[in-house]
Amino acid sequence: MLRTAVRSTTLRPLSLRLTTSSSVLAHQFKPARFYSTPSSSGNNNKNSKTDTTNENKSTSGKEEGHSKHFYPLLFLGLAAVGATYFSLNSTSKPPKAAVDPQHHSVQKALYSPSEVDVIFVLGGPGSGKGTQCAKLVSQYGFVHLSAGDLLRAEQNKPGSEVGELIKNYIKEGLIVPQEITIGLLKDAIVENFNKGNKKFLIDGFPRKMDQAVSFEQLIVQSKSVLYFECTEKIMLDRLLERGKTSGRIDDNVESIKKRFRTFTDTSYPVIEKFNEEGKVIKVFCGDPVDKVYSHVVDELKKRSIVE
Ligand SMILES: Nc1ncnc2c1ncn2[C@@H]1O[C@H](COP(=O)(O)OP(=O)(O)O)[C@@H](O)[C@H]1O
Ligand SMILES: O=c1ccn([C@@H]2O[C@H](COP(=O)(O)OP(=O)(O)O)[C@@H](O)[C@H]2O)c(=O)[nH]1
Repeated sequence: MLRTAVRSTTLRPLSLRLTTSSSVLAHQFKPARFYSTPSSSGNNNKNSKTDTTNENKSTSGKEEGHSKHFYPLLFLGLAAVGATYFSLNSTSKPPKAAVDPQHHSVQKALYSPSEVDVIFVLGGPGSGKGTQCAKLVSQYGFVHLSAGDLLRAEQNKPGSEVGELIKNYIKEGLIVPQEITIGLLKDAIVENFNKGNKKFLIDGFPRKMDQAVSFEQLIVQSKSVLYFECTEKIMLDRLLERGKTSGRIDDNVESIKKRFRTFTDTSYPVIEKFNEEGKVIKVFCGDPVDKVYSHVVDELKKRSIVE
């Protein structure tokens, strides 16, 4: 049964797939946030302390200090030039901002909503997000980016430094740290945008408030949120059935229970936030696939998102 766009704050849960490689992992996120690398500032402070001492000792000490600094400074200079060159060549549309969720308050989004249409497709596990996205792609030419699919592709990439981490999060039904997922999404959006694609269905993301805030500040503001409202019973039955052939490590009762809990506790508040912004289009998931789809299309037409 179709529910119309929901503007009240009374949304209640009846009980949240990407396909490109992610160069961004290598140069933007990994070192700072996932691994505790020793802080370089600590070393710099140590060096400057030593140098101050030398400076106080004698002029020759000062000169010695300068020559000691020459090679490190030269190295840093070359590194900066190299990084700038790499960054300018990594996308054909120069990004307006780097993806750095830690500093997003001072950064501009990569795209404006007039350049790129993003519809988030949300709902509990097994609510039919992927199924409905596939239909919208074939009829309306959206690009479908499934955060879960992108994470699984990264997980299976030989030599991925975050593959094992992703696997553990997925098995436990937990939300993979946003830096990884947003990095994968950014790569996929930029790649598609550069091929002329401007309409995106982002499936299964954002599932946590930090992801929602970072994505909209750093990549682009979403246009709408398609939310598939579902009961846990319907979702459980579907996931167990899907689990017979999906090969997914999380389509089993134990992981499913954890995923339900994560949805209710962590992901649902994100849908409520978008609801308060008047962006949510709620569609009941429990009808047959084609009926659900016709409700989706009706609602998208009403909002002139499709024709
Ligand atoms: N409306 C529906 N009625 C019955 N089964 C469905 C319906 N929508 C999806 N399914 C099936 O339920 C399972 C979960 O759907 P899927 O689209 O993979 O969900 P999600 O992407 O939300 O996890 C799949 O096996 C799919 O074929
Ligand atoms: O933004 C995301 C999307 C997915 N996932 C992980 O990927 C799993 C599977 O998500 P997917 O959307 O593929 O499947 P669903 O649970 O909706 O069936 C989730 O349980 C999470 O562990 C995540 O961490 N962040």
